[in-house]
Order: sequence, then C-alpha cells, then structure tokens
Amino acid sequence: MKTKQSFFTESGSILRNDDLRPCLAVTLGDPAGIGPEVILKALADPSVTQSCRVTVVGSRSLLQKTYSHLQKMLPDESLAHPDSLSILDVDFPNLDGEITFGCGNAASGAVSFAFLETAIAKTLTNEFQGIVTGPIAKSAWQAAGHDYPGQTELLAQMSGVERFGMLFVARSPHTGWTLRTLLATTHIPLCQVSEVLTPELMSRKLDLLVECLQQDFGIAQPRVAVAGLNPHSGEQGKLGIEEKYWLNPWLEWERKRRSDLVLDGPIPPDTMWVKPGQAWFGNHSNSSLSTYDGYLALYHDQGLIPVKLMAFDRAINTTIGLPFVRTSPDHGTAFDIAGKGIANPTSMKAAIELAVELVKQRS
Ligand SMILES: NC(=O)C1=CN([C@@H]2O[C@H](COP(=O)(O)OP(=O)(O)OC[C@H]3O[C@@H](n4cnc5c(N)ncnc54)[C@H](O)[C@@H]3O)[C@@H](O)[C@H]2O)C=CC1
Ligand SMILES: NCC(=O)COP(=O)(O)O
Repeated sequence: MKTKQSFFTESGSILRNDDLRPCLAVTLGDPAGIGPEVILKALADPSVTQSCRVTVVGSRSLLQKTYSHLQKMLPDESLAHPDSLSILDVDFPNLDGEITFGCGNAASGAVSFAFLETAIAKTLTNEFQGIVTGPIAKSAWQAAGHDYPGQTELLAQMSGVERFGMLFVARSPHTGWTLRTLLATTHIPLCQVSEVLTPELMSRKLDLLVECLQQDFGIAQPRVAVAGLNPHSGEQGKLGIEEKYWLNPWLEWERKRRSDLVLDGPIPPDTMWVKPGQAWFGNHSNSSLSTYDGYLALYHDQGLIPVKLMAFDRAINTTIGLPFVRTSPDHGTAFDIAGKGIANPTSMKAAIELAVELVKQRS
C-alpha cells in the first residue's frame, strides 16, 4: 500500500513518499452513460487534481474511446488525457463492441458492477481512503444479474455494515449555506414507505445523521428537522395517521433521549423546504436561525425533489456509516445525452472535493 508515508524497494531500503493528499478511487460508472465524460472533464481541473491522488477504477480502452469521441467534438474543451491518469484497468475482454453511448445493457451493467466491486475490495484493504462513484444504471445491473437497488447497498454489504444511510450534501454557490438531507427510506416503492418506516428505523437514521453532523461536519449540537409523512403532517389524524400514532410520540421520546441536539418535527413536508430554499438562494435575512444542520426526509422523492430543484448541478450523494468515505454526483447515467459532450461535471467535481474534505476530517 502506498497511501502511507513509506514503502520498501526491492533492495529493502525505505523510500519516502511524502504525498499525504487523500488517495481516492473514482469508479467509471456505466460506460454507456455520462460517467466517463464527467470524470474526464472533472480531472482536467487542476484545483481538483491538486487536492488528492486519484485512481480511475475502470477501463483504459473505454476512457480512451470517450476521450477520442469527445475531443473531436469539443476541441476547445478541457479534458484529461487518459495517458495522464492513473487507471486501474479492470480486465474485461471484448468490451468495445458491446458498449454504445446511450444504451445501458447487460454488458455495461456487468462492467460498472465490476468497477465498483474492485474499488470497494481495494479500499477495504486500504489502497484507497475513499471512493467517488460514477453513475450506474440499476436496470443495467439487473440485466447483468446483479440484484441490488443501487451502489449504496453493494457498498454496505461488502463492508459488512447494516447501519448506513444515503445523505445528500450541497453547498450553495449563492450564499455558502449547506443543505444536508438524509433519506430515511430509499429505493422502495411508495406504497411500502409507511410500512417500512418504524420508530426503530427512524432512531437508527437519526443517530447516523447526528454522528455524521458531529464527526464529519464538526457541528457539536446539531439542529435537525424531521419531515412529516402526510399532507400537513396528518392534520391531527384527519389526513393520515402515522404522525399521530407513532411519529409524534417518537419525536417526544427522542427529545428526552438526545439532549445533545435540537430536534424539530414533524414539519409539514410541503413547507419544510421553504426556508432551505431561501437560505440557498439568499433571499432570507436570518437563515442560520430558521434553517437546520440536517433534514431527515421520510422517503426518496420527498428529500430529493428539493435537493435537485435547488442543487442538481452540484449536490453530492454520500453513504454514511461505511468504514470509508463514499461520495457520488447526485445525477444518474443521463443516457439521453451520453456521447453528446454536454454533460456538466460540476457535481462530479463537488463529489471529489467533498471526499477530500471527509477523508481529511476523519484522518
Ligand atoms: N449515483 C448513481 O449511480 C445514480 C444512478 N441513477 C440511475 O441513472 C439512470 C437514469 O436516471 P434518471 O432518473 O434519468 O436521472 P439522470 O440524472 O440520469 O437524468 C435526469 C436528467 O438530467 C440530465 N442530466 C443528468 N446529469 C446531467 C449532467 N451532469 N449534465 C447535464 N445534464 C444532466 C439528463 O440528461 C436527464 O435529462 C437510472 O438507471 C437511475 O437509476 C440515478 C441517480 C443516481
Ligand atoms: N437517487 C439516488 C440514487 O439513485 C443513488 O443510488 P446509489 O447508486 O448511490 O445507491
């Protein structure tokens, strides 16, 4: 492992390696999507590459294919040349003919799964301090026979953790305010949400969120807002019963249990995002008093519609509870624009930057 300060030469003498910048794996994601493009664009930015040591876990030939294709189309665009990158080539014979921009299929699913699997295995043996994942298509994983709802679950399973969470982080370019949203439930059908949500699950997610706010973001006494489930948080049971039957009592109980935080809720889900929106866009006079350090949304779209409305170009998905740092851009494979040269790399850059910050904070 070369992430620490020294290693031995063949003759046994110690070579110094004083490069203490975080050592990150960046997985290529689905090669038929925009992952390779946003990686080549992000890694062309010196402010990104100077802050860390990046190894792209993927395929040199696929990166070269994307580079050659884009370079013809965008001669003036800054793209990292594959020869300038450290690439961990995951061997897959006869790849090229199987992968077409915009068409996720079993082949692209098989390789994107293998890229992530390789990066996780190498991170668990300390070759990397964190992983930044390129976007994959869940349908392509399924076509390749990998039955996971997303990358998060593979990361958790290979790391041997049962307690983990999907947190979205975005820093406003207008005000510098940071939105942090944890999803209590993730990739499940809407009709199962109410069944899956329980006080035990909520306590696990709250504990994870608070640990992360304290340890990763240095907020000693976090302010946390919990969303309601139903319109107007159920309107005293008239518009839904979950708040009345268990969410309110659970919040009361948690307020007594956790004196180290401010815990508000259930906040009606439609209005919960008004103040974050104001703090994000800078049209609110005293945002620090009316916003929260963390938001706990009860289901995927309740949390992600506001995140993507405010910050689609720069939000970061990070998995908390793993033994290492994992970040990812918030967007998917964008098959509709793959190979067209118009993918925005800002979210990928932000994902690499956050991984650097988190690795430093945890070191
Ligand atoms: N972290 C991950 O691996 C994620 C994977 N996905 C997967 O991606 C696939 C496609 O999902 P969609 O819902 O269509 O979401 P998407 O994020 O891929 O695309 C939504 C829309 O945003 C545009 N877009 C996305 N990223 C962009 C960028 N960087 N620059 C410019 N425009 C961009 C696309 O062209 C499309 O119009 C699905 O299989 C989904 O499961 C979705 C989100 C995250
Ligand atoms: N909507 C978030 C998302 O799809 C990310 O999933 P994952 O692949 O990071 O688990």
